[in-house]
Amino acid sequence: MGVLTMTGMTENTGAAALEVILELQGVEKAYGSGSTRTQVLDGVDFAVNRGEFICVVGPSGSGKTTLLRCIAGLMPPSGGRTLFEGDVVTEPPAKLAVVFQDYSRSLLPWMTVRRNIELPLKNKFARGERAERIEHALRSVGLAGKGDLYPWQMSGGMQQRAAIARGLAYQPDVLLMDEPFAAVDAQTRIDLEDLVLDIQREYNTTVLFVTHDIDEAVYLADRVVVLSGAPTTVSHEIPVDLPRPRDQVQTKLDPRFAQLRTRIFELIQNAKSSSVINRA
Ligand SMILES: Nc1ncnc2c1ncn2[C@@H]1O[C@H](COP(=O)(O)OP(=O)(O)OP(=O)(O)O)[C@@H](O)[C@H]1O
Repeated sequence: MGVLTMTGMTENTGAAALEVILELQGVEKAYGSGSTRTQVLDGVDFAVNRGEFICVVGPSGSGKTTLLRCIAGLMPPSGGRTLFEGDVVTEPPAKLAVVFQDYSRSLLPWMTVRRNIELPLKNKFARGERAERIEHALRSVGLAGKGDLYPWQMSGGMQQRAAIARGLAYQPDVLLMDEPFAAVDAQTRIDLEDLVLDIQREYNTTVLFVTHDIDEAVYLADRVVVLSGAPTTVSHEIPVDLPRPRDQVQTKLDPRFAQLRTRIFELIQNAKSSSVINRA
């Protein structure tokens, strides 16, 4: 059943996770119609194995958020399909959670953090199980004892932790994250990156993480999916063969880290220059 009972990997190398959990088959998305029609996604194909950490990067406007919304079932693709655990996604799958960039809008300010986390669990779990899941999620993100605070009583980093806890309390098989750390300061960002790695290990969650930040992508991922410029396809998939557990200092000093980062940087620069939308 849930993420906690799967392969039991303690170090996620990606190699042990051979079961495909998410598959994108020719996903297309166009906005507008007639002369205003813009083809953003033009047949995006890739697969994600259970327990993998995938980062998606691409030029600004290449459709990363659009892609994530299609995967999450928040928006229908214009063509192609996404399979989640073998089923075609037509609505938000129950075992998938999304964490957005804008934590200030994703938490309800009139509810305590505990109530915010509880909201998606209501009508799904009995009160006792809800309470257990909430406390476990709060502990996992370092907010034990903070459940009675309101979002506006917390720093930006704490609010984003709370938003992550809300996703985790659901114990999703897949966690989609759309530039979740773009709005926090650099030090908090580093802490949250390591938090997400710890959580992924603890829950063995599959993570699909959209980011603008190439260093962040290389630091976190088992594999980086590089998108082309719009109309967008997958330009390259780059396996990240850096050892785990990752370390903010040692990993980034590894010459392989610099090689991977340079390679991805060049790919994105090439994609930018070939983007029809960005040139328009
Ligand atoms: N609801 C919408 N209606 C019309 N066009 C849209 C809509 N949402 C996004 N677009 C357009 O689709 C393209 C891709 O947008 P999207 O936000 O998915 O890209 P992105 O790669 O996430 O961008 P960024 O890197 O800047 O966050 C952009 O040209 C954008 O203007």
